[in-house]
Amino acid sequence: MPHFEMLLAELSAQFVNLPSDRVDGVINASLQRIAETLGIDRATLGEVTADGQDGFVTHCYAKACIPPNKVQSVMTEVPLVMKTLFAGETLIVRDVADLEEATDRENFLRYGTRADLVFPLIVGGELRGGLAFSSATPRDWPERVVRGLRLIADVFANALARRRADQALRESEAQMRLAAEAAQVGLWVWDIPGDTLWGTDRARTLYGMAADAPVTIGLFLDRLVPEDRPRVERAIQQALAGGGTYREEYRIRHPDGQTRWICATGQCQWGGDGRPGRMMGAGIDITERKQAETALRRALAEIQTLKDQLQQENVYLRREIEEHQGATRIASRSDSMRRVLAQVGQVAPTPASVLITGETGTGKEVLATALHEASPRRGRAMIRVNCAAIPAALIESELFGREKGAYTGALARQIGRFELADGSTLFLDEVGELPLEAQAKLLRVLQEKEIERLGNPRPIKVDVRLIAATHRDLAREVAAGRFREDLYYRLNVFPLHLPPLRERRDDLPPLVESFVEEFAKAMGKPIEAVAKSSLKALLNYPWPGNIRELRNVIERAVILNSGSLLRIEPPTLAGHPAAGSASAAQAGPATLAEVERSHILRVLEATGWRVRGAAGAAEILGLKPSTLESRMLKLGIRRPV
Ligand SMILES: Nc1ncnc2c1ncn2[C@@H]1O[C@H](COP(=O)(O)OP(=O)(O)OP(=O)(O)O)[C@@H](O)[C@H]1O
Repeated sequence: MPHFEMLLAELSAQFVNLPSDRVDGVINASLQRIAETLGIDRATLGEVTADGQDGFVTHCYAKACIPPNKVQSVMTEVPLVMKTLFAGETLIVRDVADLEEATDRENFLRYGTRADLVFPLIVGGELRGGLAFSSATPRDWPERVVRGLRLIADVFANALARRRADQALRESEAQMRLAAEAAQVGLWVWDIPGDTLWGTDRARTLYGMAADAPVTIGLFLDRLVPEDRPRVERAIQQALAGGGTYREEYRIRHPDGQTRWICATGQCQWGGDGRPGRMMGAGIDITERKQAETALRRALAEIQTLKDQLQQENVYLRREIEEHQGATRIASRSDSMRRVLAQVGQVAPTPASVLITGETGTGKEVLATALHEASPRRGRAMIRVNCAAIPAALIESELFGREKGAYTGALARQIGRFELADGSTLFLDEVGELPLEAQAKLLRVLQEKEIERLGNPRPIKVDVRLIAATHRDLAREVAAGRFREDLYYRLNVFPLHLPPLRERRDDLPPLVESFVEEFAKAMGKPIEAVAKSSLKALLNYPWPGNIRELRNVIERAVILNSGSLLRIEPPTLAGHPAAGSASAAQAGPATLAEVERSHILRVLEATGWRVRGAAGAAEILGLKPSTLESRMLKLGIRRPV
C-alpha cells in the first residue's frame, strides 16, 4: 500500500474506541502527520456553532512559512467556502488568485493561502464543520489525495460527533446530579447479576453507608427495621418478577442508632437474556413528614377522645341542668312576676342582650336560666360567669381566653367563656363588678361579635347571646364613673327587673310550697302541710335576703321538723344579719351558711365594715377581699344604711 494510504489507515484505526477526551489531541496530531506526508503548509479544522449560523477554527497545524489560520467568523470571512460546504460539496482551489469571490480571495491571501482544499464535515446529513488543507503556493490536488482526505474528514466528523454526544451526556448527568442533590434525592443503581449497589453521596448518607464501602442488596436489607423488611423484600421480588416498578416507604436503621424514614422508587431494566439486569432508582428522606403524620394522628386521636369526653360531659351537664331546673322551677303567682315572665317570653326568641336587675337573692340567675331555656339556644348549655368571684387580674383571660405564654404563669392555652358560649348564651352575673378595662373589651366584643385571646391578636368570630345581671343600680354606677355609659346602653337593650320578695308577697305561698316539697323529698321527710301560723309569720317578715333567705329558712325548718306538719319560724329581724346583730346561738341550731354569715357579719361589725387593707375583715378571715365580697353577695350580707 502506498505511503499516504497506509497513513490514512493507521490514523483511522486510532479513532476506534478513542475516549472522547483524547479526540482533540489525536486530531491535532493527525493534521500534522497528513500535512507533513503530503507537503501541505497548513491543515485546519473548523466547527459550526451550536446554532448552525457560523463557524470557528478549533484545530490547526501550520508550518513556519504560513501563519495559523485565525479565522473567527467563517461566514463573513469566507462566504464562498461556507456556501460550498453547506451544499455538502468539496471546494478545490488550485490558485486562490483565480477565485471570483473577492471576500474569500482577499482573506485567503491575508492568511497566506494560495491553494486550498476544503471538505465538509457531515454527520447525519448535518454540516458540523470543515476540514481545510492550505498551501502557500499554488498547487494541484490529485484525485487520489482528494479521495483519501475526504475519508479522513468523515473519520474526524464522526469522532467529533461522538465527543459532542459524550459531552452532552456528561453535562446532562451533571445537571441531573445537581438537581438530585438540590432536591436531596439519593440516586442508586443495583447491578443485579453482579449484586453491587452504586449510590450517589446523598444516597450513601440516606442509607448510612460509608463512602467507599462496597454495598450489596443483602447489606441494604440488613439495614431495614425488621418489621419493614418482609414488605420491602416482597416489593423487590414483584418488581423483578415483571412488575418493573418499585415504590416503598420504609425505615433504615443507621449504624449510629438513628432511624430514618425513606421513600424509594425504582425501575427494573432487563438484560438481552430477558433476565433482570439492573434496577435504578431514587430515595428521599421523609422522616420529618412521617413524624408530622404521627403527631397529627396522635393529635386527631386526642381530639377524638376529647370530643367524646365533651359529648359525655355535655350529656352529663344537660342532665344536671335539667335536674337543677326541676328544683328551681320558677314559682310565681304575683302580678309583677307574671309581667316579668311575659317579658321573658317576648325576648327569649330574639338574640337581644338582656339586663336583669334586682336585689341579691331575688332569682336573677333562675330567670336567666329560664330565658335561655326558652330561647332557640336551649340545645347548648348556658355558660355562667360571676364577675365578682374572679380576681380583677384574671377576668379578661377568663372571659376572652389566652394563649400559652400570654403572660408570666400562663402555662397552657385557655379557652375563654365567650368561646365556650359560642352558639349559646353567656350569663354575666354581677356585671357591675367588672373592671373598667374589661368593660371596654366586653363592649368591643358585643359590637364586633369577635374576640381576641390574650396574647393573640387574631380575632375569633363568636355568636353569643348575652344575659347580664346585677344587684347594683347601673345608672348610678355610670353617673359615678364606675361603669361605662356606652356598655350600659348596649346591655340595657332589654331590661328585666325582679322586684324584691317583700314587694310580691303573693309569690311567697307557691315558693314555700315548692321549697318544702323539694327539701322534704331530698331529706325523705313525710311533710304534708305547713302550719297556717307559720305561713302568716312568713308573710309578715320583710325578707331582706329575698328568696335565697326564704329557701334557707325552709331548709332549716325541714331539717328540724319531725312529723307531717311543718312549722317554720321566720328569723327575728333583730337577729337578721342585715340588721347588724346576728347571733347564731340566739337563733338556735343553724345551717352552715347561717353560721358563716353570722361570723362574717361579726367580723365586719368589728372592723367597721372595712373589707380591704390591713386589719380589714378579709385579712382577719384569711380571705382575699374579692372572695369575701363574693361570699357577702351570695350570703346576702349588705352594709346597713
Ligand atoms: N321564682 C323562684 N322559684 C323558685 N326558686 C327561686 C326563685 N327565684 C329564686 N329562687 C331560688 O333562690 C335562690 C337565689 O336565686 P338566684 O341565685 O337566682 O338569685 P340572684 O338574684 O341571682 O342572687 P345573687 O344576686 O346573689 O346572685 C336560688 O336557690 C334559687 O333557686
